[in-house]
Amino acid sequence: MATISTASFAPFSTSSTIRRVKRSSGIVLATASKEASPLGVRVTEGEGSLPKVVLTSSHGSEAEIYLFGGCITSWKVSSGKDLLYVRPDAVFNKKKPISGGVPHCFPQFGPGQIQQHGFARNLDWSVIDSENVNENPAVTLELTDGPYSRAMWDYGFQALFKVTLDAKSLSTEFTVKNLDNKPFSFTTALHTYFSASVSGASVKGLKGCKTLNKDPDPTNPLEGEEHRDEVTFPGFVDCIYLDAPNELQLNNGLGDVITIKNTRWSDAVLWNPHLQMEACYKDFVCVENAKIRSVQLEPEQSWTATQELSIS
Ligand SMILES: O=P(O)(O)OC[C@H]1O[C@@H](O)[C@H](O)[C@@H](O)[C@@H]1O
Repeated sequence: MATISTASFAPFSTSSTIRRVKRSSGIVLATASKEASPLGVRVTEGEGSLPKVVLTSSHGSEAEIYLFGGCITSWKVSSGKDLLYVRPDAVFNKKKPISGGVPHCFPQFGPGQIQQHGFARNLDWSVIDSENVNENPAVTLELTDGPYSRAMWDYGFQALFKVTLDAKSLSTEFTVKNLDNKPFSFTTALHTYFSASVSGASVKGLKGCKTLNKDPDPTNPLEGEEHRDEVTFPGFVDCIYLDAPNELQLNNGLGDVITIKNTRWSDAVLWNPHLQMEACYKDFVCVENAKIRSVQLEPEQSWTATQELSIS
């Protein structure tokens, strides 16, 4: 049976982070559950006592999403293998974004007028909906403006992030709505860290794309074009691919080929810090769906982009 359990979440039960949990049709708000891994959607305590949502499917797959940053930190397929990566230096104390999984970059990708990669990865998101359709659990998180965001980006907005777990896929739908009475624009990305063996990892599908290479100077990217069928990570990599196709394939060098499909994430970014992160660079690559050129929204307008990560 599908459950949303908040039992182990009691210290946070009055927090705004869960006040808007909606009990969808067929979903039961459970009391204490002794099951190690009840199927469906539950909220529990994660690292650093931070609340996290756990999606558990009857197919044996599992995903975890921290409300801090609305950050997916784990996607375990039915074999138990986690295809996402959280860096060993990640902290779970809200003092900095969670370094790993699928952090949000919003409302700014990269350096710019506000903090690096924007504030969405530095704020608590709220659970506003959950469902379990055909035994595929899903949760929708919400972020809205508040004093912290207003201080650097003075707009009223709603961001929704729906995460759905299937037997062999993890899908997201990201929507931004302008709730202000003036237009705004933003850039954004899903900064996905994949577990990898960097020397064996490669990405297919980018040949022919225009590139903005942030190596060697991130403030003055070099324009170019990708000529390789398979892009590898032989050293430091920090490159934007404009108008990337809506399907890429990542060979993670660990025996998995992950298909990365999207709608409306028009651009892609590859990143591996190489010796800048000597302790861990060999164990991950970032393949990011992004919107590098601004999305402009008039009042009441919204923008939605989807991403599906899947294995065969
Ligand atoms: O350390 P952060 O802020 O998470 O950013 C990591 C990297 O994120 C990538 O998306 C950028 O292209 C890089 O330039 C940046 O260094």
